[in-house]
Amino acid sequence: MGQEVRYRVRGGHALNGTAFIQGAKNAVLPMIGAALLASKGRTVLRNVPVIEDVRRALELAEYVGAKVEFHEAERTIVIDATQLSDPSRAVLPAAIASRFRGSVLFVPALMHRMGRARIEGVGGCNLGSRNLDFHYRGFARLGAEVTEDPERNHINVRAENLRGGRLYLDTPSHTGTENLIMAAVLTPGTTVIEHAALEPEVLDVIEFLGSMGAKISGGGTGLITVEGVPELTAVEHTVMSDRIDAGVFAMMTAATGGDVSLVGANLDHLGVARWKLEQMGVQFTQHGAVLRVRRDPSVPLRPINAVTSPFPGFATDLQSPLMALATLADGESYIHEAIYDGRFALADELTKMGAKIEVDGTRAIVHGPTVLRGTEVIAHDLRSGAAAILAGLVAEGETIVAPAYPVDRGHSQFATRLSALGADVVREEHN
Ligand SMILES: CC(=O)N[C@H]1[C@@H](OP(=O)(O)OP(=O)(O)OC[C@H]2O[C@@H](n3ccc(=O)[nH]c3=O)[C@H](O)[C@@H]2O)O[C@H](CO)[C@@H](O)[C@@H]1O
Ligand SMILES: C=C(OP(=O)(O)O)C(=O)O
Repeated sequence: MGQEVRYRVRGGHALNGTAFIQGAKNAVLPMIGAALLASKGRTVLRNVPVIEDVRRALELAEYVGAKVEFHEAERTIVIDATQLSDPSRAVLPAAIASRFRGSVLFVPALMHRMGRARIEGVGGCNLGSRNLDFHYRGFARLGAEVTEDPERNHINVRAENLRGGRLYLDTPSHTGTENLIMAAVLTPGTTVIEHAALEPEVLDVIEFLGSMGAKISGGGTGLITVEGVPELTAVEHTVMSDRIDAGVFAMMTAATGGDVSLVGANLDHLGVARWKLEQMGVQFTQHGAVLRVRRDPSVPLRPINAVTSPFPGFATDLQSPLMALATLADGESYIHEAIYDGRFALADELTKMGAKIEVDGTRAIVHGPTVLRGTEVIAHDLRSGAAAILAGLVAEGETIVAPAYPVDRGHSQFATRLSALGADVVREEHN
């Protein structure tokens, strides 16, 4: 048996103090893909989260021919994509690409810089069906030839005579919007994208591409227009802060009845999650770029109803932590997961800890309040792992959350940041 890396949590400590919110995973990944579009200069990205998905993205960037440096202490990436022209490297190999969802965001750069892309696998959290048809259909409407190799389970994209076109998304896919924008920025002519995503990360990516020389208008309206330009130049950009990391820390603070200042967090980026947490009894005060989160431990948390939906709706990536928090609330909470058809794996893990949760398809009823008991639980995906750690913070005794990798994909130095707030959390190797 090899060694397993896991999180060990001893409950019973309220979180107090200052937490530094990391740069946004879901903004930096498309930006690494976008940096590969630049045929001149070196890109500098600052406020980069030190997470496994970023390491995988940089491995992939190197694989396709870019030179990359990750200065982790400085949270800065430098990317030189000037030499990206060898079509034999226009591949997203399964060994790297199937370890993170953001790998799909490399396709536009391979299309434009090498004229083709072979997708051998795309990963990400296992949350039920996660299709990519909007991406492929959009590339095809721009003139790319998209074919499937069913034997090997590969997708091949040939992009020789691209031209602007009218594109749409059936639902406002986050990476789908980013991918269609990135495909359009170097495509001659005008491209219009209807039903585009409104997530703050998408707007940050648009700002980044705009500073590289792309011509994009309508970000944040749902109707995006892109005028193709012949080339893009590398620039320096500071990645926005991670609203999901902020939401997780806010819910952990709420669970423990603490008082934490989240440096860099923006209340507006929480969307509906802000109002739901306030209804549960969480207090927020925005002081410039610092968000203070408090919950009076003498007042029980109130139960809540929440339906996940694209921004500014309740973020699906905060649904698992909400479920964990709802186990502590005084009454029945109702959660409808409307984005993914398989994002309730946490319910079984919380049940092991003593929670009472009824799951019916994509709907769950959480019967609170429960006194959670520490035990060994599985991190099925990134946010269910984070949510299990949240449960461990208030559980009696010790909670083991394993494996650590899904959590490490998206939360930087989690144990260190939680320990600085008074929690007893360690990330450890175990035989
Ligand atoms: C790297 C990244 O940014 N990941 C985020 C991104 O994932 P991602 O961009 O993959 O999520 P999407 O918004 O695309 O997916 C939402 C839903 O649309 C469906 N769909 C999507 C594309 C498509 O071509 N066809 C299709 O049917 C998916 O199966 C899913 O049910 O947004 C999600 C929803 O906010 C978040 O949970 C992820 O953290
Ligand atoms: C689902 C998530 O990520 P990904 O799309 O990268 O799997 C997430 O961040 O919770």
